[in-house]
Order: sequence, then structure tokens, then C-alpha cells
Amino acid sequence: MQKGYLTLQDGQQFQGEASEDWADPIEGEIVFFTGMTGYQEVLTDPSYQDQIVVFTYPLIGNYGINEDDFESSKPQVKGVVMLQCADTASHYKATTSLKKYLQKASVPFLTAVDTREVTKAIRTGGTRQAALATTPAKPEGLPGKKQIYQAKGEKINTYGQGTEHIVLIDFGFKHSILTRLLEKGARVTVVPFTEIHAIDELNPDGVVLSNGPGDPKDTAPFLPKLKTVLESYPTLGICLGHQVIALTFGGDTKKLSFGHRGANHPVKDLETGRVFLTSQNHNYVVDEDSLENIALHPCFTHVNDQSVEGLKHESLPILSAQFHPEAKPGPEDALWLFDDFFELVTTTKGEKAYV
Ligand SMILES: NC(=O)CC[C@H](N)C(=O)O
Repeated sequence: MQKGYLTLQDGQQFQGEASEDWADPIEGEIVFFTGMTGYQEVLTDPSYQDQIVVFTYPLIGNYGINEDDFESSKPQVKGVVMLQCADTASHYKATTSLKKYLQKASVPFLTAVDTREVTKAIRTGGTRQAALATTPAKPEGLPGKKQIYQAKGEKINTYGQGTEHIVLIDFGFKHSILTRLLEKGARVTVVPFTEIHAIDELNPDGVVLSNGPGDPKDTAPFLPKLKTVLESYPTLGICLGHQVIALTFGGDTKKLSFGHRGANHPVKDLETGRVFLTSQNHNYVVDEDSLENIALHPCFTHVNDQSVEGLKHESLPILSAQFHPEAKPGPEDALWLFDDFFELVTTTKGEKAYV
């Protein structure tokens, strides 16, 4: 068993055991996820691209990896830090163990790390650059700078046969968003955000802006076209998609110190006062002060830190959520957001009033 080291940008170091057949140091932005389960969805969610994920739950991997819970075709994380990782996959659906899955995909991981201490360090000093290596090594890169999703070369694809035609703009979408839209009976065309100019030819009944990695402000070159899309079709924005909607209408985003990543984040609906639990994974939030003189208004807020969790447009059929209504991993308490969106789609269908 070879030793492994996690070193944070400020020099704090944590020792553990390194995964086999791995020698090259890696660097990434270190973040922590607090859910007890859901590691497969986390590892394959493109929003985690280039990040090193620390799982705060002490035992990870006990139900293995299955064929149903992939959010994309491969692990997207740069590295993984755990206290204990199960060698055996104890679930009837498991097709491989977590360790074998990560090793096969050449994703380095550390075990036997005091993940509680690492999490405290991230909570105190914030999300930042870190290195994983088999010898003590300080990260060289700049803290937290990631690129938005590299969608180059990806094609426009249509799924399902439904009557409502939804265009899902892909900033690095989770498969479960597509699945939820198909479950609602939609026909869904996935369009890489770099191909957003093609949207009008597709004549959609509604548009969904997906989640995705990186700083939402890096989408700036696409915002002028996005504005015409938002003014033309009922739209639902999820996570990065929500942040991008705010930016399009002149709002601003800011970075949280250590983000929200877990499966039990309480969110309040400002209209009804109702609180529901949500699945979350983000570093950035919409800056509430930036919304004062624009046509978007907060409709949901985070109960723990009062950050903006959702927006509604005052006259256009636009709805957005910072949390993940599709869940995966996490509670399905907010699935109704898709119903609200489809209501916007069906009530405005055929109306050319704002087209
Ligand atoms: N899940 C997401 O879409 C994340 C959005 C953005 N990359 C953030 O970290 O805030």
C-alpha cells in the first residue's frame, strides 16, 4: 500500500493511502459533498469536472457502481478523497466496485484520510486548489479557475417522441435532467451551448438551460443570443442555467466560500413559505443585490445562508432553480418544478405573443 498526500493551496497537508497504479500528481479545486449516498451520480456529474471531491460520509462504495445511476458516460472528477472505500459491492444491481471503476478510468483516489479535518479546513479557508500525490506536493495552479464545459465536437441529438418539443441547452447536462423531461412526455433535443444559434430552426415549445461546471461568467460570449432565446421561449434554468439567466438580464453572480454540495439542502418557497429539501452542487450564486432593478425576482431562498435559490421573470415565462429539481442524488421533493415548467410550456404553446 503506497502512501498518498492531499495538499491544499495554503500548504495544509493530509496523509492517506493512495490508489494502486498511480504515481502522477494531479491538481484540482477541492470541494466536499455531504450526502450519505449518491457517489456514482456525483462522480459522473459534469458539473464536478476538474474538481477533487471529498466525501464527508465515512464509508463510500458499499453498494458499488450500477448501470442506472450514471449522470454522464464517464467519471468527471479529477480525484476522490475518502475515509473508507468498500472493496466489495453489496448490491444486486452492482456491476463493479467503486475502486475498480475509478481505477479503470484512471481517476486517482486517497483513502484513510481524516475527511472530517479536510472538510473543516475547506469550511474555514474556502474552496481552493489542491494536489493529490504519492509524495508531498504543493499545487502550482491558480485557485479555483476552471473552464466551462468543453462541448466541442458534440452533436445536436433528439430523444423521445413526445408532443412537447424541449430544447435542452447543454452546458454539461446531467442525464437525469433529460430523463425527467422524457418522463414528462417531451421530445428533447440536446443542443451544445456552442450551437445555440441553431435553436430557432428547431422550433421548440420550451427551453431548458442545463447545469454545468465552471464560472457562469465564462458564458459571456453566448449571452446576447441567449437573451433572444429567453425572450422567445418558455425557459427553465437549472443550476448553471439559473445563474446564466440572471447574467443575461443584467444580474450578477458571486462565488460562495465553500459552496453547497449535498442531498439535504433546505430551500424555502417565498410565495408559500413552504420548505423542501434539495440536492445541490454549486460554488456560485446569484447576487441578490444585483436583482434590484431588473425584471427577475427571487422565488426561492436557501434556509441556511439566505442565498438566492430560484428566480421568476416578472412578465416572461421564465423559471429557474439553483438546486437540482431532478434530484439524483438526493430527495425528489422538488420534482414539481418540472410540472410548473410544463404548465408554462403548454399554456403558451401556439401563442406567438412574445415570439
Ligand atoms: N451544478 C451546476 O450547474 C454548478 C454551476 C456552477 N458551475 C457552480 O459551481 O456554481
